[in-house]
Amino acid sequence: MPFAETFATEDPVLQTARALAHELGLPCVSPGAGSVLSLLAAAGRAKAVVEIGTGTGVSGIWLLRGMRPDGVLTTIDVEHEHQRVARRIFQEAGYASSRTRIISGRALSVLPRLSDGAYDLIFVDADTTEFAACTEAALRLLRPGGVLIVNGAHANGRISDPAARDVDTLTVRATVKAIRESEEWIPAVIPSGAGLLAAVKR
Ligand SMILES: C[S@@+](CC[C@H](N)C(=O)[O-])C[C@H]1O[C@@H](n2cnc3c(N)ncnc32)[C@H](O)[C@@H]1O
Repeated sequence: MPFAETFATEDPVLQTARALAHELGLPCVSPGAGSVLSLLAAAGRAKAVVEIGTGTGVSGIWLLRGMRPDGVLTTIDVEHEHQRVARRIFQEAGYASSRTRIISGRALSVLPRLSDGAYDLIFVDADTTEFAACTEAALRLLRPGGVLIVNGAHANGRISDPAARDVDTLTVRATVKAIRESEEWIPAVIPSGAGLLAAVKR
């Protein structure tokens, strides 16, 4: 296992959230990727964060741990069952319910209801086919200097394989290309976990 993954350790609450994700057959961020989420939230003194794809709360806990103590995590998921588990995990981790805004629904239905320029960080970890629409929404929702992070930049190891032409890989490639070529972002790929495409809004 890469050192970046063993460097980041998880406490019992995160271990429980991870075990519950496995039980539900859900992927979740690796410890290394989680530690990057905390780092970026802390570096930007993030107070208002949007997460697309709550899952069982693994990435949410890592984000909350980097955010300001008065910060609010708005987290969106289409599955009530996942969010029921995540709500319990956030409580077990000691976060007051006022620190999380858990919204049920499809990302593309919920994002238009969120305010322009109001967010410090947006983490996208849901449906690959909606990456482009989510990154477009992120440009509207982030303040200048805010950070977008898209999980899965490695496309399960296929991103650099020219023979890989499946829909997911093509979609991730298109998202990476659009962000890299845009004047509106300062991008980097962070190779932790499934690969984090990170970009700061100019
Ligand atoms: C990979 S899991 C999220 C894992 C979580 N970020 C973590 O690391 O702990 C993806 C989640 O996205 C949700 N999801 C899938 N498509 C969605 C959509 N269109 N809108 C909102 N949530 C969606 C799934 O129900 C699932 O809980």
